[in-house]
Amino acid sequence: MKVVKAPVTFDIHSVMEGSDVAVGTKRYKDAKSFFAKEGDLDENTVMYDVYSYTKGDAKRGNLNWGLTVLHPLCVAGECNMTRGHWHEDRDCAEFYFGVSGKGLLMLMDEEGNTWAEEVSEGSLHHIDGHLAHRLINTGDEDMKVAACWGCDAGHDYAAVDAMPFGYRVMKEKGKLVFVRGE
Ligand SMILES: O=P(O)(O)OC[C@H]1O[C@](O)(CO)[C@@H](O)[C@@H]1O
Repeated sequence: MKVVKAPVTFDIHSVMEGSDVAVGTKRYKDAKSFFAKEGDLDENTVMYDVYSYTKGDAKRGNLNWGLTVLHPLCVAGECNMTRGHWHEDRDCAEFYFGVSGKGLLMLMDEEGNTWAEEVSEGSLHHIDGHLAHRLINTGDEDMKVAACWGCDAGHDYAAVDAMPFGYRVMKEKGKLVFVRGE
């Protein structure tokens, strides 16, 4: 039997590596529109990186594996977060797995009801396809979250623009404050 090395590695103390791994970087200039207020970060500050690994076409049955690394930053007091989205195909669910750091997985149903699950090392989260989802780093170190989702799920950002998440997560004097509304 032939035994070969795995094409991709994921050292939980580092990131995913391998020739098939793609990386997308979100900088402050591309992220500021989804925070409540403008902050004083340099436009090129890296807010988060998304590593992803997939095989085959974006068709039903194929899977993506991803790793999001959200840096411990605040924008005018608001904790750093991903843009957040529904899946274009609401029948596609997703798993998140807390790797390190701590934060929240904010979830919103199609009526706008918003709540959150605590994310920390070892936490496993099933995200129903009918829920919008956003990661928020509430800690003082990088928050790393692995994810697995269908290649054909797609990202629906327009629906979140039309109906934003019901809360914002702020840090005031080191304490978390949940602010209702946009
Ligand atoms: O595009 P957004 O909403 O910033 O989200 C990035 C997120 O998308 C995913 O790639 C897939 O849902 C996650 O791994 C990651 O946290």
